[in-house]
Amino acid sequence: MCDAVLIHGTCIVDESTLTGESVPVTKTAIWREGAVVGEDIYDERVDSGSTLYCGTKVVQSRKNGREGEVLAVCIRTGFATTKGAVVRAVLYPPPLDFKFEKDSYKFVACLAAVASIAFVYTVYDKLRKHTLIHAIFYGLDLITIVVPPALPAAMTVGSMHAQARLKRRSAVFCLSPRAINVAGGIDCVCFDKTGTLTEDTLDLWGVVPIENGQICQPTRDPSTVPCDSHLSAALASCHSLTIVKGELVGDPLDLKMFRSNDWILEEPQMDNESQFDPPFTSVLRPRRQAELRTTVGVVKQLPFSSDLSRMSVVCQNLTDGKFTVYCKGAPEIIFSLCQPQLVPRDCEVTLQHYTQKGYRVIAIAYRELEAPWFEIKTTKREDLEWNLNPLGLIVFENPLKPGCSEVMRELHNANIRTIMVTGDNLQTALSVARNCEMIQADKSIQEIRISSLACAHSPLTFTSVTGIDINPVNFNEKIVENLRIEGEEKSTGTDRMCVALTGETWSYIKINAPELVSNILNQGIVFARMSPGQKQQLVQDLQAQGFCVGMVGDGANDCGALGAANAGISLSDAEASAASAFTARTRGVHAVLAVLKEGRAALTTSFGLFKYMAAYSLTEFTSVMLLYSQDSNFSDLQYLYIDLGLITVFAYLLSHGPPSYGALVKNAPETSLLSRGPLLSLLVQLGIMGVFQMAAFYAVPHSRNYGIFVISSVQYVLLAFVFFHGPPHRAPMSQDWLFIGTTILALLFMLYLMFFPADVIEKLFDLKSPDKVKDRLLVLFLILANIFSAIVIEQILRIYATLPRWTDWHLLAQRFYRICQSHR
Ligand SMILES: Nc1ncnc2c1ncn2[C@@H]1O[C@H](COP(=O)(O)OP(=O)(O)OP(=O)(O)O)[C@@H](O)[C@H]1O
Repeated sequence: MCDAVLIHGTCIVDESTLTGESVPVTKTAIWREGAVVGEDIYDERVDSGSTLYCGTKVVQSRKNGREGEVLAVCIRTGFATTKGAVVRAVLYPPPLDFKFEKDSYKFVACLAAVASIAFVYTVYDKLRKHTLIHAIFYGLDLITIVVPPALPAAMTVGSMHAQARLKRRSAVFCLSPRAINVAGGIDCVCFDKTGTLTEDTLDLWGVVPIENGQICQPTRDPSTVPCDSHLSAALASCHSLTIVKGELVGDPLDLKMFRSNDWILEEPQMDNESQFDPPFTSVLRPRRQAELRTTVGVVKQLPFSSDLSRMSVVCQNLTDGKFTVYCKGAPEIIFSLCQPQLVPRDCEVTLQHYTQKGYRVIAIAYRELEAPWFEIKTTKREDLEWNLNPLGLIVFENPLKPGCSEVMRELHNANIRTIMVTGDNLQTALSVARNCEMIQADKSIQEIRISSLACAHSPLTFTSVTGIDINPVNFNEKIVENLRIEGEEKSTGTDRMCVALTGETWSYIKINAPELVSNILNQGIVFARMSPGQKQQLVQDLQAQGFCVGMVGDGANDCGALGAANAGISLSDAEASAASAFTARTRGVHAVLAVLKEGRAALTTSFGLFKYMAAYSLTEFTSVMLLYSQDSNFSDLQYLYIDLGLITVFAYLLSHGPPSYGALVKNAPETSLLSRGPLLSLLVQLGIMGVFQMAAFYAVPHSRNYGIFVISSVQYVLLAFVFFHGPPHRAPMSQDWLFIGTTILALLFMLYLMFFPADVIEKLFDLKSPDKVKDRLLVLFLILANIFSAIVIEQILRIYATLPRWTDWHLLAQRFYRICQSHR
């Protein structure tokens, strides 16, 4: 069980369990002199194309010529491997910094404090009539009443129900039920682009050749490009495709590119590899026999890396023996590696022409190498991939997944921010963001650029992007001022101006203009050309800004971000997705809505449930203290009926309700237990229950146990009723027949116990009913008054909780003042 670096030979590895990529990848030898022996040889990020990861499957291995056996050196074992990190993430998930949980601990600590005081008081009080041991037992009884031991179990049941529903209804698997509650508080969702918002499959639209520094007319059919041209050879060879069981497999983008070109790929057989000298990993020739003289052999592969955004191959022309390096990748990167005088001046305009339409554009370039084979073999990557000649642009169509727009609309209507974090080009990302309605039609986009990245402290440029027209606005104080003003508060996503930038600009701003970081985090909508590490960092920055972040990705280059998010939703079922709390089998973006709805419902349930458990324990505490004051107590069966027959049943019923499956609403559920709404509701209900218990206690002085038992039994049902939260986040009570039926049954049973209990039942419960019917009617009147006041006051409190607080009024006034100022 280890990660290993390949030193000799080539391997074809199925990494789907780790990365989610269904196509096997080619791993090539690290190819450097002194590899693994010296320091500074192996770079984890750059050399992923030479690393064999633990848990992945080697489909095929091949030795290269006379190099010797295929050889790899172990670099990490056990938990230190990449798979080990995934297992660690599952076994020891990062602590969920969730307000609700923190508040619940504080609340339990308060209950424990109350229990300790009650314990001391009870022991002291009971010592007057009982032995020390008995007095301590009475005191311990109180502790178990005030700090409900079933609280953790009750809280877990709600999340378990939500977890089961997510799997059954939406095919979303959840590894950590606690994360469901956290998902209920999400106010910002980051989306990866390729494979998440857009389909995994691509279609080749065409090729735009570049010749002598000039952009030529696009060719829709690349097979018409002359076979003896570098462009044709590049399209045929610059990929990491391989043949597994007679089938060509590899990156879908590479497959489309290769197939469009009508060349044939051959790989050396184990028994004839001596023919391939220098050792070719594959040989490519045009399908048309007449063109056989253009056959090329691939001698070295520099695999694709997300961090570098490019890949290369070194080929040898079998006719003239010349070596050529072909390099393809993100256009900005490839053009930066080309000879500047050969890069067409209008290439940016052409690039924008395609990217603004949402096409995925890759640039391709070449350089003829003069060096002999043994030198090329040990040449470093950066010494091969420079001084290139641009060959052209390859344009791919990458359609949106169905349903993206509806998801975006629903998220915006619910005031949830949406952000795109992608490794792709900024213009393509902007176009996709517009097409899927992540950027609403009425929003203005400011693209932030740096005039010259080469010189530190060069000014930022803000470019207004309106529709498909680019209207450059030079460094503009007003826009910066705008950013500052808008960025003062946490953005709700409804602000009119948003910001788009690349990973490079983002890194620059973080170092050179940190005062803008918080504003950009609040206004940013598209973060393009982001490396996997930058994606993860962005999620963490947003969290530091106060957002509860959801991340939706397809696993491959999003693993870090998925793991860092408060709720990571992986649209791939690879093992790496174990780092994210949720995994959607269907691979559709709709999973995000399912998770949010279930999360909001689970959070509401947890609130109701927590309030219920806290309220029942304090209500029972009041009853027991009142009875203790008369040196009395509930009978064993009375305790059993209250604890098992009422509280356990109603706690379960409160936990099992499904979400309201309608559209997400604007107001997210409360995430703080100790905030005004929940705390007030709990305290007021406790007050009401206490007052009516005391009234019953004094109303029937000769049957106090009867009065307290009957009224408190109704109160446990009543508390479940008032703390049942239905719409907007959960299905209404009217749809929960089990809850309604059990409530009616419990109340009817209580009426029966009050008025017509059979002798045997009365004896079993040790119930001493008042002789006079008048007394029983008085208790019934108190019960009805209790029910009425509890329900009415709870409704009033719920309305009150939705009103703006004085601090909100203060913010509104501030905003009004600003508007007045700007109109002067
Ligand atoms: N097979 C490939 N060969 C060469 N370049 C590639 C290849 N695949 C992608 N690229 C380039 O590298 C860039 C970064 O790729 P990466 O996989 O990190 O992100 P992405 O797939 O574009 O977007 P997302 O982050 O939304 O999944 C791409 O935008 C593209 O320009």
